[in-house]
Amino acid sequence: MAKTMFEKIWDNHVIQSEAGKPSIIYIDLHLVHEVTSPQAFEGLRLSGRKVRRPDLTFATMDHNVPTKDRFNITDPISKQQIDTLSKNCADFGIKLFDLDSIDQGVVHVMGPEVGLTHPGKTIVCGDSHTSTHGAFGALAFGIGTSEVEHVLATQCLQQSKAKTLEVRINGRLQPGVTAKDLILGVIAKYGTDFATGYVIEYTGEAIRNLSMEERMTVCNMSIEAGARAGLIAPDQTTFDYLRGREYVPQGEAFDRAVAEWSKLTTDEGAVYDRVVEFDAESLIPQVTWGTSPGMGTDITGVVPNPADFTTENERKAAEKALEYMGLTPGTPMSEIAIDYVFIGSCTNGRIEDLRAAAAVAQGHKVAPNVTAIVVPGSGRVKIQAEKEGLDKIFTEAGFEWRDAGCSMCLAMNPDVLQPGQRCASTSNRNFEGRQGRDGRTHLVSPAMAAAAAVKGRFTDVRDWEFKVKQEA
Ligand SMILES: CC(C)[C@H](C(=O)O)[C@@H](O)C(=O)O
Ligand code: SF4
Repeated sequence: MAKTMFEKIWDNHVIQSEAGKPSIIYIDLHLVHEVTSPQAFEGLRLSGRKVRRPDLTFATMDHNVPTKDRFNITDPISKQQIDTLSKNCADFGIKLFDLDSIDQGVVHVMGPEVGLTHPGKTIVCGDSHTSTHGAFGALAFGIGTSEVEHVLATQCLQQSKAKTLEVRINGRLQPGVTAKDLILGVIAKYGTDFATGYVIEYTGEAIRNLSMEERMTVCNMSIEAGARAGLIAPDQTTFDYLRGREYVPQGEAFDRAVAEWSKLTTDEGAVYDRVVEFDAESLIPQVTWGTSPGMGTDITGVVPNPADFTTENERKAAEKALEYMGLTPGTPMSEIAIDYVFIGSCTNGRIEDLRAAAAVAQGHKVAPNVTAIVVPGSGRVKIQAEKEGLDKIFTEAGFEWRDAGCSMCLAMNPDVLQPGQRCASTSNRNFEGRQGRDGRTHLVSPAMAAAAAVKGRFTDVRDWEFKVKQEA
């Protein structure tokens, strides 16, 4: 019978299944960070267990790491979580990409970069944005701390089989319109729960044309559409990205792996439980105006009027969001002034994201009264960016150049907004207080964030006086 990619990966990993009950599946890769793992390791200690497969378990610290003076962690909780992860990794024999490692960084940037993320793997992490790894055709999803303990102890997980949802992206993205705009546009159109209970597979011409970095941006935000995970079929782009990376099979073994990975693609005639379509061609750069990733619109649009929403719930949510965001209906998005710019995170902290932002920033200056920080997603991204001189472009333009970490994506480290401050952010969540108490977050692409830094307000990067990278 014809199968979808999800069904193939699922069937390859089911150890036990009984009608009406969750199945038990095998986990190929377990990524660990400092925030959701301490109690899990403590649980192992209390029950006298070991980690079942330390060789399939890899850790790094990201959420609590200061992006300036990283070895000097003054917050006691952050320090404790980081020290605890180091101790747990040492005690249980787990490879840790520690603060002094070039591979330390946001866990979802590190995994693919070192080549741990492969097509067809099941990958879990105590972190919702584990969906990022689906860009390689891996079934990757976030789990809770008790499940982290379960996977540490058994390398297995209880899971109910999700339904399948094809999100078909037709046409091509126009110059200046990015993968970030694409996923923001999809979520603005279909809502933050349209994929609840499903694993998304992104298909279509626009997806095939994306680089791995761009695919990761799309899959990263699957969770913001409510999905369990997001998948993209592996292809030559995937294999080219993986070849030669440290934890990828080498030589002939790589070619054999490619032959296996190529079989994962959804079969002709396989049926998804649901299909939605989206037109990439007519998409323009997106900016969110509210406090959920679905509350977004075109840069050429205006702040919506709550009265124009169809249901009472939507009206109330929009009213509440606008009050929190300090915005007035009808204000053009391009007239909203900002105080802060954050370029980074597991959504947009990879090398291509920094290149895109630097291309916009080059030869310009950050507007007075705007603080702009650029935070590479990993130590390796940082070194690569420095090799290419991107750090110089940023600092000459007045951006701060930082060390790797989650940074201002969420307020768990010294990078936080002050109450009332408004931020153009390349991250994935604009919830109340996400970047600091009473901080206001607008989600945008790296190019749009850099342009906003220069103008001091949102601006359409397609009008920028530089050549937006034209697709061949
Ligand atoms: C801290 C962690 C559990 C959380 C997540 O699960 O995603 C964080 O990474 C986030 O982005 O909100
Ligand atoms: S960068 Fe942001 S979204 Fe990604 S893991 Fe860190 S806090 Fe979560």
